[in-house]
Amino acid sequence: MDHREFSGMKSPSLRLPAPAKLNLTLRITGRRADGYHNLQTVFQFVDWCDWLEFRANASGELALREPLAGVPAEQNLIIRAAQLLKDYAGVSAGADIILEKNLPMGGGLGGGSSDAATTLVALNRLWALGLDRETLMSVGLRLGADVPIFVFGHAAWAEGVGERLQIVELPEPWYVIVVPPCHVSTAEIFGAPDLTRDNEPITIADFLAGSHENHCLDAVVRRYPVVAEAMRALAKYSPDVRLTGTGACVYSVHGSEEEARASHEALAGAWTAMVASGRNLSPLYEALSGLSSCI
Ligand SMILES: C[C@](O)(CO)[C@H](O)COP(=O)(O)OP(=O)(O)OC[C@H]1O[C@@H](n2ccc(N)nc2=O)[C@H](O)[C@@H]1O
Ligand SMILES: Nc1ncnc2c1ncn2[C@@H]1O[C@H](COP(=O)(O)OP(=O)(O)OP(=O)(O)O)[C@@H](O)[C@H]1O
Repeated sequence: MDHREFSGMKSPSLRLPAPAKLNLTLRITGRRADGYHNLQTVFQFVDWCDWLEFRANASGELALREPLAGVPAEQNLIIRAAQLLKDYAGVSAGADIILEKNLPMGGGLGGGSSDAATTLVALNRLWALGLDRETLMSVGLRLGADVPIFVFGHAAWAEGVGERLQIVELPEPWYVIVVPPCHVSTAEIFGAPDLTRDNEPITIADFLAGSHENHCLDAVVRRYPVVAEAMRALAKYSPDVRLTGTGACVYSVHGSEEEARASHEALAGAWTAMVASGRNLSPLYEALSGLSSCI
């Protein structure tokens, strides 16, 4: 922690990452009465991250610097997460937050959800609330189905709407992630009339044996053909190419950094792409483990 002067008092600041996730498979097994879908998915983190810096203040204000174009601060998941935690725990302090946004929005990488989760974890420390991880996960679920996994912080098999999590230890491959030039709305895909919603459930063992389907894929490429184009481009360099979440990002799986970098170089002229390494432990908790105490 870095101690600086703020509002006349010594206020500690905390700079933490908000990593992207990949869905290594995404199965839709039913639709609930509230319109949400029951899923089976596997989450793994990568070392491609937004970065957030937090400092508590005594004024009670929640302020965000470097706001996102097109997203009013009160709708930003960072401010929404901070406000929710403040209300939940009855906190009088506020926070000044600086966002370094690196992850594409609407990419299926969960960037907004990850920002929200990092905010909950960081402010729980800075405001000295002492809430446990499970409580933060349930607070986070009120912001979105993808928030709990980022608070959970370990690669997991997920069921329910994505909040019932079971740790899995997976290989940590290298990925090439392509960001196609389109934004896919998660609500549009889950609302698509042509989405198959009653797929058979599988087991974790089926996934580990190679079942990697994403049941959103057909609905996504029908609406965004450029996503299929990106997959074809990646398929020239890897036999294993997948869609994350409801897209738009697609990725290829590689056994070595060298292979991933060579594929990236071959693609880079035509596509926006990133090389990233798979992480079972979230970079958020990797960073926190270097600090004095952890939630
Ligand atoms: C596609 C995934 O990214 C896979 O990890 C997530 O399921 C989406 O999580 P998210 O973006 O946090 O989703 P939310 O913000 O909670 O919901 C966005 C919209 O997606 C739909 N939605 C989301 C999750 C889910 N299990 N079933 C749904 O039907 C709902 O229509 C909702 O209005
Ligand atoms: N801090 C934030 N970062 C990104 N998007 C945000 C943020 N706060 C609010 N949003 C809104 O949420 C929308 C979805 O953003 P996000 O980057 O999480 O999409 P995504 O990666 O497709 O998410 P998911 O995989 O969870 O569906 C954005 O288009 C934006 O309007």
